[in-house]
Amino acid sequence: MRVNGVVRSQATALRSLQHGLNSRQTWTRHVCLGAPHRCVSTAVLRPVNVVSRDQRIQWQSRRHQAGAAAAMLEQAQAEPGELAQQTIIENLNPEEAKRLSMVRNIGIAAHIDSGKTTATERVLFYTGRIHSIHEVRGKDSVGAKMDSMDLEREKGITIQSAATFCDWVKKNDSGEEEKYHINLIDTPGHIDFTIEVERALRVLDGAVMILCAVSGVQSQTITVDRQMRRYNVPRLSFINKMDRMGANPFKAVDQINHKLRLPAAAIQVPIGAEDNFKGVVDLIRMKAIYNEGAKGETIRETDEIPADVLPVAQERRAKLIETLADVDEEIAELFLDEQTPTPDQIKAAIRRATISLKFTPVMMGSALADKSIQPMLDAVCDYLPNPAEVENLALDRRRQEASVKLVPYNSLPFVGLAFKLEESNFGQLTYIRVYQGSLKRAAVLYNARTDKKVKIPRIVRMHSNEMEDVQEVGAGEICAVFGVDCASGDTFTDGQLGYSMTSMFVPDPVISLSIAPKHSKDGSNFSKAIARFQREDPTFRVHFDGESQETIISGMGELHLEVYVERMRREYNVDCITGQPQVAWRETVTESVNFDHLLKKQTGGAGDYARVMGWLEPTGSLGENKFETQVTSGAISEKFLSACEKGFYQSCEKGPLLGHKVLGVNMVVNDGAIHMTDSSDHAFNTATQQAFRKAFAQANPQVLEPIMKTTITAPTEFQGNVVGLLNKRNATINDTDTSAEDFTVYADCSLNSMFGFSTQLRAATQGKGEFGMEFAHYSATTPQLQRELVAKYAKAQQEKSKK
Ligand SMILES: Nc1nc2c(ncn2[C@@H]2O[C@H](COP(=O)(O)OP(=O)(O)OP(=O)(O)O)[C@@H](O)[C@H]2O)c(=O)[nH]1
Repeated sequence: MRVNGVVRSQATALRSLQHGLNSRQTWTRHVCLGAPHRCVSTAVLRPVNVVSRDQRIQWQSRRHQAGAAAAMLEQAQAEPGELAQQTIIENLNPEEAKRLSMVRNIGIAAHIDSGKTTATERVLFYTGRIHSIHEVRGKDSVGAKMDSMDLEREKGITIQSAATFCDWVKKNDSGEEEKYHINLIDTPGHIDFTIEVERALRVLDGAVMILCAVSGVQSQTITVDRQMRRYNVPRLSFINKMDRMGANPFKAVDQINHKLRLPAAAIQVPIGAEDNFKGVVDLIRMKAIYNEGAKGETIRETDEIPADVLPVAQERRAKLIETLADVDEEIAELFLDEQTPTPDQIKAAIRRATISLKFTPVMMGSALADKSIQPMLDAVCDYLPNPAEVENLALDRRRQEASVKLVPYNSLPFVGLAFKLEESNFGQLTYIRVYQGSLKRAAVLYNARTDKKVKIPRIVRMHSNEMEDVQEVGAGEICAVFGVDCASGDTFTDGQLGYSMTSMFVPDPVISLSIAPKHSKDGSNFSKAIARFQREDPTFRVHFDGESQETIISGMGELHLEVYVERMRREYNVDCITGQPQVAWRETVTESVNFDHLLKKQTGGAGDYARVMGWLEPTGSLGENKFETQVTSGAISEKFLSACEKGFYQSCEKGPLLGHKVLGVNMVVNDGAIHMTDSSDHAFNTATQQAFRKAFAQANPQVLEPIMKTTITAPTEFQGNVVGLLNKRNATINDTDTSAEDFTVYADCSLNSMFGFSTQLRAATQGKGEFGMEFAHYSATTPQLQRELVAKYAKAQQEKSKK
C-alpha cells in the first residue's frame, strides 16, 4: 500500500502541476518526482516573461515530460494493468497524447490474391507517397511498389512483408483537416510465408483484413483470423473486388459473422455492382461517395442516395445499429429506449467495439478500379487504435518476471522489439517497433537477451525497398536500424530497465529437403546465402546431417523452400541440387525403461570407461526433451554428468528410428561408475548415447507425424467429392459450414497424406476448391506406416554402410 500511497501523492502533485501549466502561471516551478527522494518542491527559476513564448512552451513541455514520465513509469511498474494507458497519457501530457492520437500502425492481411498489394498501392498513391500506380503483374512490367523483390513481381505474389509509411489528411467531425501518420505493413497471403504475417501482427496495433467480394471468407482468411486473435489485433474488414462478376459483399459479411464468429456489419453498401460498381453509401452519415478523376483521386460526396440503393442502405443501417447494440452498452441502451443513435454515437460505438475486439466494421470497394480506398483510410484513423490505446506488456527480469505495461511516451526509458531482420546493400537492417521512449541516432542500447551493448549508427524509415534517414523515432512508431547484431524477436532497452518482451509465435517447420550446390566452387556463396536466410526467417531452419553428409533445409511448405532455392540462384548465383521434399517426422517413446550401460575399452593405451544407470521415459507431452540427474552417491562427478547431458541432447537430434528429431523424452541418470584413468567426458558422452539408443528401442518407440489444421472451401455441389478425398486420407473432419453456395470443411490431416492434394482437389472441384493448411500438433503415425518408414530408413542405412 505504501507504493500506492506514493504513487497517489505523485499523481495528485502532477494534477496540480497540470493545472498550473494549463492556467499559464507566470513562474515556473521545479518539480522532481523520481526515486530515491520523491519530492515535490517549488523553486523560483526566473520570470517566464523574459523569454520567448516558444521557448517557454518548450521548457514547460520538457519539464513537464520529465516529471510526468517518472511518475508514469513508477505507476506502470507498481500497478500493472490497473490504469488504462489512455487515461495516464491524457492526464499527464496532452502534447504526447495528441502526437500519439495521430499515429496508426497497421497491417494488411488476407487470403492469397485478395488484393492486399493492389490496395496498398492505392493507399500510397492517394497519400502522395508514390506518383503513379503500377499493378501487380501489370502490363508496364514495373510491378507494385510493395512487391519489390524480382521474384515477387514475376510470380505476382508477396513473399516478404514490406513496410512503408504515409500521411493521410482527413477532415475531422468539425470539418478541420488533421494529418495522420500511418505505418503500414503489407503481408503475404501464402501460408508458407506465415511468419511474415506473425511478426507483422505482433508489432502492429490494428489491421485491415481484405476479403474478395466473390469468394468471401477463404481458407487463408481463417488462418489470418487466428493470427489476429493470437495478438489481439483490432481490425477493419474491406471487401475488395466489388467490380468482379458475382460480387456479393453481404455474403462476405455473413461469413465473417458465422465462419469467423466475429460480429460484423457493413458500414457501407455498394452503389451498383460488378462492371457497374460506381461507389458506396456511407451508412453512418447516409451519404453517397464516388471516386472521380483518372485514378479515382477525387472524392465526391452527396446526400443524394440513388433511389434503388436507399432501401438497402436503410435496412443495412438498421442492421448495423442492431449489431452494435449487441456489443456496445451505450447503443444497447439507446436501442432499448427506441432512440436512433446519432452519427457521432455510432462512430464512437464502432471505435469502442472494434478496439475491444468485439466487432469489425465492414467496408467495400475495388482497389483495381480505384474505388473506395480513401474512405477505408478514413476508417483506419477513425476506428483503429493509436499506439496509446493498445496494451503492450513486458516482463521485468529484475522483479521475478513481473509483467509491466509499456507506455508509448517519448521521455520514458527506451524499450523496443526487433521484429524482423533483412540483409540490405548497406548491411543488416533490423526493423524495430518502439514501444516506449524514443530512439535517437547514436544511442547506445542493450540487447536484453545477450546483455550486449550496441550503438545505433543509422535509423531509417522504410518505404518498401527504399529508405529515408531520420535522426529520431518516437515512441509508438516503427523504424529500421543498421549495424545491430541481433536475432529476430530480441528486446532492446537503454539499459535502465531490465525489461524483455515476449516474442512472436514461430511455427515449427514441417517440410524438409536435402540441398547442395551444383558446383563445388559455389560453396562459399551457398553458405553465405544459407546463413542469411536463416537469420532473416525463423521458420527456415538448416542442419547438417553428419551421417548422410547432407545439408537439410526445413520450412513451412514446398513453396517456402522453392523460393529460397530460387533466391540462391538469383541473388547468390548458386544453382542447387535438391532432394525430394520430406515430412519432418519426429520420434518419441511411450514407456518407461531402465538402463544400465557400461562402456569399457581398455585394450592397450588410453582406454574408455563409463557406466551410466537410470531410466528413459515419456515426458507426458510432445514438447521439449528433459535430462535429469539424481546421482546421490557421488558415483559420477558433475563434470561427467554434464558430458552425459550433452550426449543425451545430441542423441535427441537424430532419433534411432528414422534419424529425425526426438520429442517428449526424459532421461534420468541416477547412478554409474568411473575409472580413475580411463573415464573422460568423451567416454560418458558416448556411453549416454549408447544407453539412449538401447533404452529407446525397448521403450515402445513411436514415429510422430505433423498434423495440419486444414480448411477447404468449395462450391456446395462438390461437398461429396471433397469429403471423399478427405476420407481417403484418413482425415478427421472437425466441423463443416454449409451455405447455399459453398461449404467449408475444417479437418485435421496428416501432412504426409497431403502431398499432391492440391492437384486432386482441383480435379474434384473443377478448379473451384481451395485449401489452406497450418501445423497443429504432432501425433502418432499408424503402426503400418511406422513399420514402412523404419524399414525404409534401415535399408537406406545399410546401403550407405556398404558403400
Ligand atoms: N477485379 C479485380 N481484381 C483485383 C482487385 N484488386 C486486386 N485485383 C487483382 O487480383 C490479383 C492479386 O492482387 P494482389 O494485390 O497481388 O493480391 P495480394 O493479396 O497482395 O496477393 P498475395 O500477397 O500474393 O497473397 C491481381 O491480379 C490484381 O490485379 C479488384 O479490386 N478487382
